[in-house]
Amino acid sequence: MFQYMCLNPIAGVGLNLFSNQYEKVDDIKNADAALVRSAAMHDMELGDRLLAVARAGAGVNNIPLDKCAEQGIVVFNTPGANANGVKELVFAGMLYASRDIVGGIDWCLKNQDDENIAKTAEKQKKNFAGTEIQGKKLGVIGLGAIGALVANAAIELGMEVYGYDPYISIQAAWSLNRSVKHVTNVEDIYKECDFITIHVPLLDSTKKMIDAKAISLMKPTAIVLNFARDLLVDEEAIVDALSAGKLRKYVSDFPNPTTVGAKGCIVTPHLGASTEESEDNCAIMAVREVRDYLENGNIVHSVNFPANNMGACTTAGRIGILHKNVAGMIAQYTTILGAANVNVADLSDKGKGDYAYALIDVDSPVDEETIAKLREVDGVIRVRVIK
Ligand SMILES: NC(=O)c1ccc[n+]([C@@H]2O[C@H](COP(=O)([O-])OP(=O)(O)OC[C@H]3O[C@@H](n4cnc5c(N)ncnc54)[C@H](O)[C@@H]3O)[C@@H](O)[C@H]2O)c1
Ligand SMILES: O=C(O)CC[C@@H](O)C(=O)O
Repeated sequence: MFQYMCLNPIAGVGLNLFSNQYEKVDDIKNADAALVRSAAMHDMELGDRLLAVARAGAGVNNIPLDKCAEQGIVVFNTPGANANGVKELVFAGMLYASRDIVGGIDWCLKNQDDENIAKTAEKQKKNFAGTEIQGKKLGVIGLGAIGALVANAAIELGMEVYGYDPYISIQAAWSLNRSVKHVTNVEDIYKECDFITIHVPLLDSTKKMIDAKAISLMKPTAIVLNFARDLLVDEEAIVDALSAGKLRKYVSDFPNPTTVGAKGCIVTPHLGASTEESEDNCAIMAVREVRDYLENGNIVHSVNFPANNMGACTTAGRIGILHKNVAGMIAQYTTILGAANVNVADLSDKGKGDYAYALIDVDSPVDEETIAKLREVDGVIRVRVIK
């Protein structure tokens, strides 16, 4: 029997995929797996039982990845599962910033008792007029799941699209419309573009990536869109530029005291992934990842351990070993198993950064004493007997 808990509401269509071998619990200390959306986990005590955290979404800045890795907790996310939801809201943001749609709607509401509203509106509408997005230059910073969808859809809408991503995946590169112009110096986007949208993860290296200098390079008519994370942008500098007339609009999906109500800021309450479809997609993917890891030991879409997938075990047993990515580990495991007269039927060991994961299928059951010896190997983080 496995136990899981949800740190945020997770769509039922995903949770229904847990079989009757799973029970929902309320305390993370009793859980084998935790499902999370945006809950802050950095200061949470995770407990010894926890084996997996699945982020039903893309960004994992709310999860202590290294601390989890050191405790042998595999963190998963659901790449691409909410990308279309975010893409659609980015275009809503572009349109909201291009004309004063919010101001226009407010005006109508304020004048709802005016019997001549239709006539008055014709006089007032110039106050809410703006520009079109067709023919404008859009700079996309980060061409992953969301950025690539935004870039391609913008081409379809007749925009001239510039894309910047020094680490682009092969899959994303293949998916990009050939009309997207490849930019190698992000400053070209700041200088040239009418709309600038950022879709990178929040990391130490990307924090305040759009800083005061970047903002100073932008056209005074530029519109900046941030549906990734607020800390990616120096928002104090944005607000200063907006009030000085050096920038046209800032659209953000992350409300905070700096931007909400500030001149030129259009802020939504972290709505990017809040669609039925995105929530369902994320929940389904997260539950599948958790089940595959708990039941088969397979890792797919982890952000702190490498992928390692041997399918379902067809031999007498399977052991999973999370370990440091250092030399000589496999030789020690096979020596210990050999000394216990256990034949290794199949073995796969993968490394990523500081951490590695070995899956070992064996032809006979492994006794507790042998498992204890594997646990004692220097560099081993966690040993699981999966079957
Ligand atoms: N508003 C929302 O509700 C919402 C929903 C989903 C994702 N997000 C945010 O959007 C981010 C992107 O999501 P995604 O699904 O596209 O992720 P992704 O991992 O598919 O894409 C991120 C891309 O950023 C690129 N990148 C990394 N560092 C870069 C840098 N310094 N310069 C340029 N490119 C860089 C990567 O190479 C990758 O292609 C997430 O990390 C999350 O923070 C927000
Ligand atoms: O869960 C959400 O609603 C937000 C998700 C989003 O920020 C993400 O990074 O995937």
